[in-house]
Amino acid sequence: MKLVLLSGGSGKRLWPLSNDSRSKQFLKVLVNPENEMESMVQRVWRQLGAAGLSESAYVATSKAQVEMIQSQLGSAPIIVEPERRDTFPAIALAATYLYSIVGVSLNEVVTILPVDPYVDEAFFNKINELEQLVLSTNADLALMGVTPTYPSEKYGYIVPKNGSEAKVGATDYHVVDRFTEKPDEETAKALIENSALWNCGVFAFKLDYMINHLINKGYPIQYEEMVKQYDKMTKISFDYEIVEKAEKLVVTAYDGYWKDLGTWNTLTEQMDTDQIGKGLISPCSTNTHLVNELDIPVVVLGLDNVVVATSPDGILVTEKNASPKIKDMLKNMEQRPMYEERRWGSYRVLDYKKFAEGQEILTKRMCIQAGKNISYQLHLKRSEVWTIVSGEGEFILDENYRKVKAGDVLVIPVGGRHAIRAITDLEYIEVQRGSELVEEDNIRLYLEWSEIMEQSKPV
Ligand SMILES: O=P(O)(O)OC[C@H]1O[C@](O)(CO)[C@@H](O)[C@@H]1O
Repeated sequence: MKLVLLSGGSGKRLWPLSNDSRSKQFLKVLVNPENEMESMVQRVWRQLGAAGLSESAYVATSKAQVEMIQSQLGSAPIIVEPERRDTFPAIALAATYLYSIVGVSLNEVVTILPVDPYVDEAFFNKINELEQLVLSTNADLALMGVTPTYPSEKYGYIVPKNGSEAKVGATDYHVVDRFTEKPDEETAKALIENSALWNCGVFAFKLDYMINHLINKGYPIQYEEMVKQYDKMTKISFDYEIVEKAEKLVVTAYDGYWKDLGTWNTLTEQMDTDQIGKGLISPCSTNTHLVNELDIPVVVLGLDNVVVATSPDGILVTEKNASPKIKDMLKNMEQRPMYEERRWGSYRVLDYKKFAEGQEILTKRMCIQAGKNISYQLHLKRSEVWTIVSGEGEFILDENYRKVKAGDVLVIPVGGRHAIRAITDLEYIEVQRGSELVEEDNIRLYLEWSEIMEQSKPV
């Protein structure tokens, strides 16, 4: 069996920690068994490893998230969508990748799951059961549904066919009768009485089912061709294009812990601590959480059922039940990301100023991890002055190589070709000066340090 984890959406529901480049699944707000902070993606990857499944897992995502996944999961294999289109195209691309690049047999089962379910280990054991279910029932698709714990109006429900209960080995399953999307509470209650399950986005199928679907629809089945034609794929969800049209669907129930940590109120319920970052919550505050990513302390006094979240992108103070409304509130607010994690480390914007005559100044703290480097690059619209704050590194400017250390000041003119590699963890303050100070003005010439060194000569 192969697993494909879908890593989608940028999502503003956990703003200001999530932004256009940092989706909720990458926020380090959970705690791992070693007592270190971990993100939802890291938690799932760790759990997959423990269940012996990470060897056969691939992460399907858009270009924008690749560096974040590499930085958080290391060498996890990634299938990159040329552009964001929806879950059917993403899964179709993954199927062609498995078929024509990895050489997976058409008889092998592929299981799709979201990259961020908050679940316990039993969830992954259940995923293992899906393989046998597909193979033994000859169903088009086998689904895993979560046994509901309350009549939620937020989720889709999978409704089983009455009297269709059967068993494969130790796995109980039903034939699926239909789906009901986000019912009202009364309908949800009736559905639950009818043994309906929450749809948690876990689907398993034999690879030939998907490949045949692509052939029938006239889509390519070779990965390279699919990449070329990706912009022509219909933007449609896998649920609409495949699941709801499949002839034989079976579902098995997972009755363990499952939670969607998509909003501040659900996320804070899962946090082991009521405070992350600098600050104080007064003892007279109840059910209140503080998540502070800034370097200054935040004091919360006498507030009940509140989340205070701060980051370089902004500050949120919300009553817990109102927190899901944040996405709507931010609809018309445009702002560049002020913090990003990259394959080489992270940066934070410390200050930004635009002068009347159009000149801009942007100051960043750049943190490069030992052994990593930024690309050999140039900028057309800005010059940069870097002050190395800590650590040691290697620096190249217009092919001239030199070692650098804390205290050195480096001046990079507009158009200057430059790169830096950290020998030890390296931090520098970068002052950019020019017009349009955006990440898009990074013209990358080479990425790998070995290639960059081939260009260099010692000063
Ligand atoms: O192209 P890369 O390797 O991601 O490097 C980009 C980084 O390099 C710089 O241009 C120079 O430090 C930063 O402003 C930017 O974040």
